[in-house]
Amino acid sequence: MLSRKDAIALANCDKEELEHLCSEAAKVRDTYWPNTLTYSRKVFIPLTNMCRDTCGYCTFVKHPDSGQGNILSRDRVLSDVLKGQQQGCKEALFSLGEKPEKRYAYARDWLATLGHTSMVNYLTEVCEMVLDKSLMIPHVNAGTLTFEEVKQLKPVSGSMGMMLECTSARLMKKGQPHHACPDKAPGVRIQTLENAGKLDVPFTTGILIGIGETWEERIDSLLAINALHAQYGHIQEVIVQNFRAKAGTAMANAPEPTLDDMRLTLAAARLILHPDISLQAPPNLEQEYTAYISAGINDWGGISPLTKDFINPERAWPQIATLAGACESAGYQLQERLTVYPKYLRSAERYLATNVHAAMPASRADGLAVEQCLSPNSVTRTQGVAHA
Ligand SMILES: O=c1nc2n(C[C@H](O)[C@H](O)[C@H](O)CO)c3cc(O)ccc3cc-2c(=O)[nH]1
Ligand SMILES: C[C@H]1O[C@@H](n2cnc3c(N)ncnc32)[C@H](O)[C@@H]1O
Ligand code: MET
Ligand code: SF4
Repeated sequence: MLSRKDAIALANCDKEELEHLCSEAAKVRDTYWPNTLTYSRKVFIPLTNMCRDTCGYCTFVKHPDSGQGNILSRDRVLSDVLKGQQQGCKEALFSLGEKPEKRYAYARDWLATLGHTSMVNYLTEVCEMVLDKSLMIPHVNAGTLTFEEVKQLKPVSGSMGMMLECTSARLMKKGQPHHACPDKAPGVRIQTLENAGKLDVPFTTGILIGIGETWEERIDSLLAINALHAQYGHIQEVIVQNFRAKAGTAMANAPEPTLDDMRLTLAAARLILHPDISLQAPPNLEQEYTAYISAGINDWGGISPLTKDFINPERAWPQIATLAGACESAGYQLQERLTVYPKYLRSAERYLATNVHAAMPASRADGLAVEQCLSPNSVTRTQGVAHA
């Protein structure tokens, strides 16, 4: 474990200290997450690209006036989900803009044609449809959620997530990326993590690095996540995501984090977070797989054979076979996992609604083997790789 003081002192560490820290982090990973690196085979469903926020790094969001704002129909969602299912996907990742109806009449009118007054209610309905009409399990990444909203979504999803991004309120000031983004206020994000904790929802969160935060603010964000996990035990994974500059955004010319910065942050995260929290880094925002593995990650997150990463559309997913090769060269097997981690499946009565648990591929034994889902550390199967 790394104390706050020691973690903050790493800000100016040299190459030798970086390598030492990475090897310490890799040791923790090898103790708690040995032999395998995992990924979730998914379909990405951008249910709406309209959002009441305008983060300075985001190209996903579209203003109604641009003529590109949309809400996906039920038919479109079901057709993508069924296509993904045919290709062996198990996760339907709903990632969407936040509460556009609170800002745009255009979004309210569109929702009204679908019979809804809020995006979260429409989301709830389509998640239920996915559970009813497919074998896929919804993972909800809809930004901030109230206690009631988390409660409403739990019976229709396996897991939920929301990137904490950063606990720095400074990033809300004028000229900063979260200026005028009510859903990026640190207090509301923390409250969402807390709501999910109280309701026993297996939860994915993480930090976005390189958006103007200081090293100390980054460490404090990781400590905040760890404190919530210590209290509720619901944080299944933490994503360390590197900011990528995109043309047409306020941060188009901002510097991107270097590979060493990413490795230092990953290693620090591995040594700060409780070891039972999975550490994830996306494989499409950087191709230095071995460098990430050496810094202590055990998971690559979602990879889709069907849909692009709509948040980083210019960044193609790696071929699963290529990623598997890189993992094998480093001494690990690439392994498919479900959106819900084994620890939470083992306590399904607490963490999953009964109908969702019944729908899990493991309980039907038609997807991943039951033993595999229940015992991540003793896995030998490579179905995900063979599929590729
Ligand atoms: O394709 C993506 N998947 C993202 N995912 C999904 C992730 O790749 C996997 O679906 C999870 O690992 C499932 O456990 C997120 C999930 C969250 O709950 C919160 C944030 C993210 C961020 C991304 C993202 O930027 N791109
Ligand atoms: C789903 C998550 O995607 C991340 N996200 C949004 N825009 C970018 C970008 N330009 N680069 C990297 N990650 C980004 C945010 O962390 C959001 O919460
Ligand atoms: C498309 S970004 C992901 C979901 C949400 N809008 C957030 O920023 O957390
Ligand atoms: S990152 Fe999420 S909250 Fe921010 S503008 Fe994009 S869609 Fe909206």
